[in-house]
Amino acid sequence: QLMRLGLTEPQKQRMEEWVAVKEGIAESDLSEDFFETLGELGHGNGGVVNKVRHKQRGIIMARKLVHLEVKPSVRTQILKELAVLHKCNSPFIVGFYGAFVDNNDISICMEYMNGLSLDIVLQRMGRLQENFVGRVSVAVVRGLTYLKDEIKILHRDVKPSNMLVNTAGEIKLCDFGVSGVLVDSMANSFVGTRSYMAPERLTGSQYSILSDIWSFGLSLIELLVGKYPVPAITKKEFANIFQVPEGEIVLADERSEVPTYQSSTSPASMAIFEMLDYIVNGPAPTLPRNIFTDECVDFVSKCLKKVPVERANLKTLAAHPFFQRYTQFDDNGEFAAFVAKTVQIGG
Ligand SMILES: O=c1[nH]ccc2cc(OC[C@@H]3CCNC3)c(Cl)cc12
Repeated sequence: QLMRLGLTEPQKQRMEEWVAVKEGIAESDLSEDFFETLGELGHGNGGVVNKVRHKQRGIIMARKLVHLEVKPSVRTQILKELAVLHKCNSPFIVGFYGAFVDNNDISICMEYMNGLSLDIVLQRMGRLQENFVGRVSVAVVRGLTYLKDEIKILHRDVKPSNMLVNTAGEIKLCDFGVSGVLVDSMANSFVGTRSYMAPERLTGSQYSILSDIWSFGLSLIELLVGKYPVPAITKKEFANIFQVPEGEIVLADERSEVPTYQSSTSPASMAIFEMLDYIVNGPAPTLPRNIFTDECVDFVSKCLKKVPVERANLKTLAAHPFFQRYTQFDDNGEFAAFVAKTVQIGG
């Protein structure tokens, strides 16, 4: 069933094209020796993602390989839960061809997005201008809304590397926690020195859509500034990044002090502990008022309220002036051209 509500003509067109391609691929088409690996797209989130070509069909796909040492019964359960992805038909969710197990590897075959993920775009471009982040915001809020209302799941891992783009100007979410068993069996595979987890999630209390909204807010600052915003980005850093005099930087909340730590632990683990402690006990990250529009600063600050109930939800974000500004026109030609430039730079 294709949700035709609220889709533009181009989006309907793309959806029909996708369904036609997908109908050409049976589960039996998906197995190890049907693929030719063309290269690595990225790794992280517990697996490597390769660009592959389906030999018979000639279709280019992104294939995520997750290595899992689990009992066969657990693997079967994971495949059963991943089958829910066949129901995900949204312009804001990356397409899914199917999944299969090969020895101790689970393969998740997805739509190839030739602009790759936004963490890679940031590596290439430094940061994104506000109007492009506005378009990303519309896609992410609509993608999260689709997952919550149609698939009844939370994303659980919103961050720039799980936001994919292509030269058609599309922006889609990937790597959401569709399989509870897969999420649990990868639970201790957290690798990395930065967290997009909300304070309430770090302190082990109730996880909700509001936790995804926090991760979304943190991602927006990172996309706009080009820097992970924990610990707080200082006036001096903002002045340097945006090439304006320090005196011109007005932080939304003139924070009195930035906590310093006297700790004997090694720099690496101190960095991780300090970061998590800062998210839970430090001030919420904010944008400087005069570098970005007031609506943008306000939109982000509503996503980053430390107390979940004070945080915006999907409905209030979709009604916000910043969001509304980017739903007026649907011409994503400008964003498509931007993505094409990043692909050219990336080589
Ligand atoms: O084209 C893609 N389709 C589906 C998933 C996907 C995932 C990707 O990368 C994910 C990793 C995770 C951490 N950074 C990049 C890329 Cl770079 C392309 C695709």
